[in-house]
Amino acid sequence: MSDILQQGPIAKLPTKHGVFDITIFRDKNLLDHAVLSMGDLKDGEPVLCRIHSECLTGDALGSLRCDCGFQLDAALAKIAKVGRGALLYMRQEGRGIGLFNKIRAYRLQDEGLDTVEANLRLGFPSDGRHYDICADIMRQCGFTKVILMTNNPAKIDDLKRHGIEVIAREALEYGRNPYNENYLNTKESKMGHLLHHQD
Ligand SMILES: Nc1nc2c(ncn2[C@@H]2O[C@H](COP(=O)(O)OP(=O)(O)OP(=O)(O)O)[C@@H](O)[C@H]2O)c(=O)[nH]1
Ligand SMILES: [Zn+2]
Repeated sequence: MSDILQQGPIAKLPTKHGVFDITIFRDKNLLDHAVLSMGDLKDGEPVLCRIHSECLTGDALGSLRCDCGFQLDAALAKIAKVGRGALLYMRQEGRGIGLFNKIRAYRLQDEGLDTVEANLRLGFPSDGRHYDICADIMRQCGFTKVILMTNNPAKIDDLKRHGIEVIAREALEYGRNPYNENYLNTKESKMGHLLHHQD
């Protein structure tokens, strides 16, 4: 049974990178996930794709604690450059624990814990995200083959488990800075992220 309740209409979304199509998928928890796309996604060719987890602080407020805002910008730019692709903006704030709890975790990190330890201290898994709904959204958008822009192998594995063919991974390393250095190193050492310090 799909978690998607409803897909809204497609509208135009002009951005600094170009004009995208935007459509919203409402899930059974009434979370509204956005898909920004360009070009024909239904022609059977692999789609350049980004699954982006919501990060209010990084995406909208310019936080340097993480790399999210930089990755969001870079992914949209890459799709626009090719003229074809999709970005799934998933409402998985704080790796699924929500904004309130993410900032509680930030406070613990200010006191010396790393990003994984902070989640565990609060009684959450280090990463509470699942990608089955992303696979459903992709199918509904008309594609099952992707070139995925990510450094997180868990996303690739989970998508494959849910019937999406990940033809290739494209690294997405942007925005490394003194404020997120430890955070990125912990993602590499404890969460298996494929980071090669390209920035
Ligand atoms: N709980 C928690 N969530 C965080 C923290 N920092 C960033 N996030 C959230 O983590 C999510 C982004 O996940 P990341 O681990 O940065 O990257 P990823 O999506 O797994 O992997 P990429 O595809 O390579 O970007 C967003 O939802 C952020 O809000 C943190 O310290 N604690
Ligand atoms: Zn972030």
